[in-house]
Amino acid sequence: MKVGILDSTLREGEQTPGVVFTMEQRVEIAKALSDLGVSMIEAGHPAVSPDIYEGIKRIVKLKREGEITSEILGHSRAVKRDVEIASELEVDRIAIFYGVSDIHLKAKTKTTREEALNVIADVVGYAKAHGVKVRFTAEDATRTDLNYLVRVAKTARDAGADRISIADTVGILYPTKTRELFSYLVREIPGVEFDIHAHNDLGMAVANALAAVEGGATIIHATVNGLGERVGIVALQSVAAALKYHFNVEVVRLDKLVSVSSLVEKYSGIPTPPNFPITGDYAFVHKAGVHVAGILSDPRTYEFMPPETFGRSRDYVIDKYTGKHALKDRFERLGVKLDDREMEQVLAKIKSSQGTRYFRDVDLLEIAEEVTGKVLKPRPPERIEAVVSVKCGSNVYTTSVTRRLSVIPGVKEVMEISGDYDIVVRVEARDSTELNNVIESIRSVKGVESTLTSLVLKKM
Ligand SMILES: CC(=O)SCCNC(=O)CCNC(=O)[C@H](O)C(C)(C)COP(=O)(O)OP(=O)(O)OC[C@H]1O[C@@H](n2cnc3c(N)ncnc32)[C@H](O)[C@@H]1OP(=O)(O)O
Ligand SMILES: O=C(O)CCC(=O)C(=O)O
Ligand SMILES: [Mg+2]
Repeated sequence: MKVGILDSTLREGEQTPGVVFTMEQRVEIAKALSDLGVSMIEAGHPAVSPDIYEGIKRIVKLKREGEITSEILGHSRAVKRDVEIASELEVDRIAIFYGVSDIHLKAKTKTTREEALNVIADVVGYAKAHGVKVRFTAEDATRTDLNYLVRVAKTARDAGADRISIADTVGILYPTKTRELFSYLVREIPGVEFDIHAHNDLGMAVANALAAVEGGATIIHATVNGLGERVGIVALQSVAAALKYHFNVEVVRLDKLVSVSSLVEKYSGIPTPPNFPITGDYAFVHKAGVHVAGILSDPRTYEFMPPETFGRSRDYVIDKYTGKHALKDRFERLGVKLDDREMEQVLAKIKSSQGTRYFRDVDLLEIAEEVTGKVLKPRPPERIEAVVSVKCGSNVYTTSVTRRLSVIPGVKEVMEISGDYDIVVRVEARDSTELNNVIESIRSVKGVESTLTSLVLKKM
């Protein structure tokens, strides 16, 4: 199957309300995307502002120097001045868009269908004459009369475009229709390849992208974390995982998705929810007793792919949904032996506690002490204890970071504080390797900017 990713985080992604990348951030994101292995980077619309222009210039320079390998695109209206600005930058390809539905023709460009065909032919031909590859985007293609859409695409092709982007600009497609549409266009319009640009207004962008590929599209537009106008477009991490699962195609380095997602979360200031596919904190964290019992026996019971594929690891939380298998496993990991009756009593206490979101290890040990009457604390003397001060990035909701930190195995207490740091975390580990792992987990939590770790030497 021939399919690649065009990442539009720097163009569509920056159209998310509140998102503005600095020039340095643009370049860093572009490098990260290239390292990830995306085929194309839509680096921005250079006519929009001087900093976008400058950012693209730097990205093109890195491409020339071999530091970036993806094809670099500049976005452009079907306006000759926009094309000139993009071609000055010597991008690999100019992506020229024009709204072709009757709604767009009437309300925006105030052109008839025939006039629009002339504009498209003229501007695509103009760009081509600058010696650059051209993609034409039929904006609002999915609300465009199909016969007219075919004429539009043929016009762009005949004027020199070798790719046509079919934009579901308001996100109204569904998979069956998408597959049919692409199959039809591929059949009717030889000599070009097709992109799918799917918005997520109905939550079907990823499904539509896959259906488009089945219909013959060869490039999927995506953004990291699904950023974009309104509710955004195809999320890169979701579509990459779906392509791997369904078609066994690796369009990007799956093990690098988490770091790219964190980078874009940091620079965009848009927090990714913990239940986001693949890169969200909870993507591989289980809860219900039946599920945890299942994964302890065979992780495939509740995981579509192993978390290690994405450089992640599995975990589970303990609360009133917990069953005996999970609890037994957790106490075993804590090095505490309880008989069946004690385990049942601990479980009963967990079940009857109201409103407790998570039972941390320290809470479980306390309950076990109550039940057994034995002193289970302090933990084995060789344990290392440390205090990690955490600074959050600007635009980050501290409590969301606190919540994420509190479920990391090894984290015993989390406190929000005032002063130079935002959060203090008390950590316990068996040895320095485990401590290092816990600190790494803390540092990789989205929103954490820096940490300062102090080892506890003595406690009174
Ligand atoms: C669906 C998508 O996301 S497509 C990508 C959209 N991208 C952007 O809008 C990039 C950010 N935009 C901007 O910075 C500005 O809108 C600019 C620089 C592009 C244009 O700014 P302005 O000239 O001030 O115009 P404004 O944005 O108010 O209106 C858009 C103008 O572009 C025209 N236009 C809109 N789309 C197109 C197009 N694809 N091709 C040609 N002209 C177009 C409109 O008809 C309108 O023209 P008018 O000035 O003659 O009325
Ligand atoms: O240029 C494209 O492919 C898509 C333009 C766009 O963002 C849209 O129509 O939603
Ligand atoms: Mg769009």
